Amino acid sequence: LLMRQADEPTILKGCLKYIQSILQRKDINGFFAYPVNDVIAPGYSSIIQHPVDFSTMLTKIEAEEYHSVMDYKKDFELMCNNAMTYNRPDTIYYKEAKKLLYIGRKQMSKEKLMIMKRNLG
Ligand SMILES: CC(=O)c1cc(-c2ccccc2)c2ncccn12
Repeated sequence: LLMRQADEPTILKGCLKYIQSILQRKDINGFFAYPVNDVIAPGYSSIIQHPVDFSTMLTKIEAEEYHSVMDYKKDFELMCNNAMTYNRPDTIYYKEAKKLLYIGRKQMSKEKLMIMKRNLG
């Protein structure tokens, strides 16, 4: 029985789920776990044109809508920037978004992606 080599989409899916599991563990309050609604955040849907959250990103990972880590990173940065647009700098949401953005940029740095590629290679 020939060992079935995982194909590209499966490998990328594995990488993105691994990256998201690390980033989501940093969101200890779960502020980024689900879509922000207008009840908890008045006027959110009219201020933020392209809302995104971890649950939406996981759905897109499973549906193979991301074709690279950079694709995924764009949604991750959008999620953090949305929070830094809607919330004032003195709020916990703004501060958590800033911290998460920094962690994500390190996690998806060129170096880290090289190491991940090498370990998969
Ligand atoms: C991410 C974000 O902007 C956010 C998450 C939340 C949030 C709060 C509690 C539980 C889950 C998400 C929130 N509440 C008010 C204003 C903004 N937010």
